[in-house]
Amino acid sequence: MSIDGPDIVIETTGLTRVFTRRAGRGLRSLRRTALTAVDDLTLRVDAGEAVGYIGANGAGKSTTIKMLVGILVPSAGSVRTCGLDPVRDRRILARHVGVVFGQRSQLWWDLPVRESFAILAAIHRLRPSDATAREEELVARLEMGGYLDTPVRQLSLGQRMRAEVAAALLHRPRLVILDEPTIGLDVLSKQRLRQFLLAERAAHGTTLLLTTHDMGDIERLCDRVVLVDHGRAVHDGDLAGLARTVGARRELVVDLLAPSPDLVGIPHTVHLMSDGGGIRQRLAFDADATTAAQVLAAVASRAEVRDLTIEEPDIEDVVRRVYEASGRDR
Ligand SMILES: Nc1ncnc2c1ncn2[C@@H]1O[C@H](COP(=O)(O)OP(=O)(O)OP(=O)(O)O)[C@@H](O)[C@H]1O
Repeated sequence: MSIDGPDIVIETTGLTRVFTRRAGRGLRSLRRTALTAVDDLTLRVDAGEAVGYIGANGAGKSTTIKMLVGILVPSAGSVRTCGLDPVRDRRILARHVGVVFGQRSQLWWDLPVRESFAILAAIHRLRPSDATAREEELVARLEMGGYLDTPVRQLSLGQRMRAEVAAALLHRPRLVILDEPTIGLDVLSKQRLRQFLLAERAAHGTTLLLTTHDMGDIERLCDRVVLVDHGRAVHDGDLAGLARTVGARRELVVDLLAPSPDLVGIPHTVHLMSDGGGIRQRLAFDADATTAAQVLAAVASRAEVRDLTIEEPDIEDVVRRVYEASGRDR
């Protein structure tokens, strides 16, 4: 916060991007159709915020991110990132922003991790002493010491993702944009990455913008969620508010000691499936109306429970319910 008020890291007004595509088949077709991937988006993110930017596939998330960092030119509206015009000032902006695209690497595949870091430090023109100190900090916090000399192509997905995040953060950007950072990671790697991002935010006040399909990422990392649908922001607030809009639904999976009849009729639950003659059963419950403990007590009164897991609402499910609630199901 400055004396002029909060420091604004992202500010878009009426941001719009239209793609035109050849409509007919064949090279000589001149007919074109327009698709509005981002539609009149007005968004403001202040320094230090952590925002989940979510939506179904094709909702316009990547297109927004590309406009925020200057890879794509808006069709209409305005965008400023870290106070800069991303297209005009793209090179200066690169000093302030770190981007991780889960599916695309910014590391050199055949080089050891350490050398990729050295190249990036040179690209960002970091002072050698700064670069070394920062690299050491990141290597320690992300526990990468064991594979710094390994070529990137030999890393496991979890190791590579940590290296990607370190590469994006080497120059201490004010804004970090993460596109599906935990996709495909095992539980432990996800946990590590989330802990690191939390610590980084606490230590440096870094602003985070995160797209993810993983509700756990949002719950643990973000204090605000923006949901986009057909390029428009349809929810901007906290996760609890989003879940309330659609009715939070959690799932309880129980493994029973013996095959049992379907666990139907438990208040505020819906029986979803039974496996192995009823050994494993899945129930959805309305988290606003009951608790996992109450559901479990009702289950335990009918059958002996050997093991259980509680699954958080899947983001796709929440997103789908928002569309249904607003009558705009695709
Ligand atoms: N270069 C392009 N040319 C034409 N259409 C495009 C282009 N890039 C994206 N689109 C279209 O714009 C819409 C939004 O795409 P975008 O990639 O931004 O969505 P997304 O929310 O990031 O989806 P996902 O989660 O699948 O990555 C989609 O219908 C997509 O097909």
